[in-house]
Amino acid sequence: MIIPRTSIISRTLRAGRLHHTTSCSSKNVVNIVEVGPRDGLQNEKGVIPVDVKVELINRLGSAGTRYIESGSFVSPKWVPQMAGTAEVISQMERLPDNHYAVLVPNQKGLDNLFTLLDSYTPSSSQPNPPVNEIAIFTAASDAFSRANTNISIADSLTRFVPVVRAALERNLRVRGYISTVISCPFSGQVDYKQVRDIAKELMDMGCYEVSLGDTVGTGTPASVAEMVEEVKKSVPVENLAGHFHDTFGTGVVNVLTALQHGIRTVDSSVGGLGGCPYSPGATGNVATEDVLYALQGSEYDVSYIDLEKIVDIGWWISEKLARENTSRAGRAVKARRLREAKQAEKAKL
Ligand SMILES: CC(C)(COP(=O)([O-])OP(=O)([O-])OC[C@H]1O[C@@H](n2cnc3c(N)ncnc32)[C@H](O)[C@@H]1OP(=O)([O-])[O-])[C@@H](O)C(=O)NCCC(=O)NCCSC(=O)C[C@@](C)(O)CC(=O)[O-]
Repeated sequence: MIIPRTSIISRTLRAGRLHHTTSCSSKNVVNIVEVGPRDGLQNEKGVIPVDVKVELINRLGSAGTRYIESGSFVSPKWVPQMAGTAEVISQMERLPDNHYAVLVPNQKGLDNLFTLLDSYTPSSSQPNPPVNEIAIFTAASDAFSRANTNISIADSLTRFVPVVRAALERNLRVRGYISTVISCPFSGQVDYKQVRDIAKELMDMGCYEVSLGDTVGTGTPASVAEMVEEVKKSVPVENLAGHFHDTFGTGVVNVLTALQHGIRTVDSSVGGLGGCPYSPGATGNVATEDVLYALQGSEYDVSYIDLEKIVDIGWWISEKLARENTSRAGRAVKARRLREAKQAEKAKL
């Protein structure tokens, strides 16, 4: 595939690129990007009330989550679950040091966001703007790109050039996503060189980070390692993130593999919310609880997020949506709590 070169704009934007500021100084702090309110909820059945979305985001913030993807300015005809994003981000609590992002697929989405930002007036209770970041998205497979956004990969990259430039001019950071980095539900195995070239193109455009999405969740430690090593040939690993769905139960091990290959930013979804509309059987993102549990006591630090509170949120949102909580750590912690409560009752007798 020939990827359009963005030449002058690319070089200008690259020079002024903003970097991830959620990281602490220690090199082994892992940035958890909570995508439940967006990637998770967009795939759940039915329409989710604005107040539930707002409460989800607020609870995640109070559990220590520093980066929350809060919604999408996509067409509500395509993704009805993301309707109401403007209300959600206007009403949610914005913690001063946190990052709040929305997905933007095209200029219309960005214009809608700008209209909201233009009408925002800081107040003592909400001094921060609704969001400080956008995320743009393409795919490593043309078939997936067309199914998701009605456009080829090459055309999507061209379409994003002015979107990224306008966002950066308004001091919004831009994160890039590539879907189907391991396999595509329509066209099968993906060429990792293609992932590498698209990641480079997104960085050249002005993204500060590219999230590598195993949309279908077919990745294994071997395939994830091979893919990440290929992408690292063109993009510094500090600018990469891992985004794994847990369809085959390899979500956590794929996170660990990505970390072992130098990645320090991982996307996850509380309660394992979500799925993939184009891939029957695909499950949600790897659960935030499962990632936090797996990293406890390791060389990787995620202690700034309270696992017990995340478990509570996973159960709360799963009950609200009348869905199964797919986080194994969430289920195990609940079972442990029940056991402990029973023992405490017994001890009282
Ligand atoms: C990109 C489009 C809009 C193209 O869709 P299109 O039909 O080609 O767009 P269009 O430009 O022809 O417009 C069609 C209608 O949509 C409206 N429209 C056009 N743009 C917007 C907008 N931004 N916001 C609101 N409305 C919009 C536009 O005004 C028009 O309205 P009408 O005249 O029919 O009333 C559509 O395909 C779309 O919204 N796709 C989004 C799909 C999506 O959100 N997918 C999920 C996110 S990606 C993902 O989850 C993967 C990721 C990131 O998590 C990583 C991984 O796991 O792989």
